[in-house]
Amino acid sequence: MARNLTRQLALWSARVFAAHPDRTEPIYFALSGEHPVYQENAFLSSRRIFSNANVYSIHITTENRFLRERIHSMLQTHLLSVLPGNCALIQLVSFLPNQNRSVIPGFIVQDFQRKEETEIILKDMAKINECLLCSYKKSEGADLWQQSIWCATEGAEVKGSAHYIIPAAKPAAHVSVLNIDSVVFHCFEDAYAALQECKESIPEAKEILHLADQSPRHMQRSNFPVIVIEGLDATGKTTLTKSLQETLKGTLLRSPPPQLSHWRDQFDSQPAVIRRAFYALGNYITAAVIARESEKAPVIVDRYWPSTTAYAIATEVVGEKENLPSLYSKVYQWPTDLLKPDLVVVLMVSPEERIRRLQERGQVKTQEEKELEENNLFRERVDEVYKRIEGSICKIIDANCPKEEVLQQVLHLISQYCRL
Ligand SMILES: Nc1ncnc2c1ncn2[C@@H]1O[C@H](COP(=O)(O)OP(=O)(O)OP(=O)(O)O)[C@@H](O)[C@H]1O
Ligand SMILES: Nc1ccn([C@H]2C[C@H](O)[C@@H](COP(=O)(O)O)O2)c(=O)n1
Repeated sequence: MARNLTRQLALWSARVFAAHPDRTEPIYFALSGEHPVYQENAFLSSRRIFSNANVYSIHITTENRFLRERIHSMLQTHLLSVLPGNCALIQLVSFLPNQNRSVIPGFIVQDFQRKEETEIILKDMAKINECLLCSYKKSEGADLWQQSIWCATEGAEVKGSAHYIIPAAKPAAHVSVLNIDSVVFHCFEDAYAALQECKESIPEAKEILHLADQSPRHMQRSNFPVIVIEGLDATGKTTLTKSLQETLKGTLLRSPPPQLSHWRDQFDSQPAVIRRAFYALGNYITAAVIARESEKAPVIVDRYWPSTTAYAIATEVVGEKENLPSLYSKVYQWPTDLLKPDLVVVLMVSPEERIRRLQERGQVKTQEEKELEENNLFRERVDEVYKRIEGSICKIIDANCPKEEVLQQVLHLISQYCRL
């Protein structure tokens, strides 16, 4: 086990850490075995984190993605309620630069009163939640170094090797991108496996897995075209899909499908990996119905895989749309095992028009709509992901015009790309 611990801590020292002191640009630092030589001013902001307090970091190292997110959100609320007064919590992630799925979430804990009980509390939390606990000290030369004081895999207090802390460069790929393939699923099996990880904690997951098991797989569309309508809330999808259904005498479907709709609120409140797996399996179940219905008439679908991908990526990635995975990243590629439509129409309207329509509709804003309204950056990321979805299958429509004009634009696209 000691060898395993050595390997683990060696891997640990290869990581870069990103501390988000106040949700602004993260401060990046790394570990070094050698005596660091760096310019004082290059590291001033990080020293702000590590000075005038006893500083710890707690890292959630459990492999189970569902548990990891649950522990993270539990620690977020619990630590501040149990830690002695005058402690601060800073979001912290450690990762191997540009390596997918290497992100380990955690926190920096600053104890400005330097209470002994803080370390006791943190060790208890680390024991219960499979965490790695580290402390930070200054050496005589005022250098900073990290010491691991509790290691989950050992289940004991360990004095792992100490590492100096040195400034680290901002990584090429934004750290929030490294987790993307745990929230965007490119095959049925991955989405299915994600829900299996939580079925003991969320009984409804078993019912969804059962429905997915019953649903025929690898279906292709049949005699009639399949048109998917996409876009942010209040861009006019419902209005357009109903008009298309009448005009084309088609079948109107929605994803997630009716048999999953009553579980949406519950899964919308779950950690990202579970929430997105729910919608991903909904797309696979819908695909079987699309294939069957396309034997008889044109099929119009209100939201499908593009929604699941756009909202998952836009939620996972923070900041400017420049932080999104690069233009030709595989994350934008259509899953090879999911029925592909003939055409995806993405409705885009100006922020002002969207809010006007939301207010006109007088509908209670969902949490995400509130976020969209407050967070232009989030909305811009959703729209940008729609534009990056692989190949020419997605067509962007300026939907700021009246309903009838939008309908005519889309009918023209259908005449170009679909054989009716
Ligand atoms: N082209 C348009 N011009 C003006 N108003 C429109 C247009 N299309 C839809 N609307 C109005 O905007 C509001 C939102 O339309 P709709 O419900 O079709 O959007 P949506 O994209 O389906 O929204 P959500 O995804 O939230 O269900 C409705 O009040 C609708 O009447
Ligand atoms: N196939 C789908 C359909 C919907 N979603 C998610 C994306 C948003 O979080 C939300 C919006 O849906 P609406 O309430 O407008 O029907 O649902 C998804 O991820 N995949």
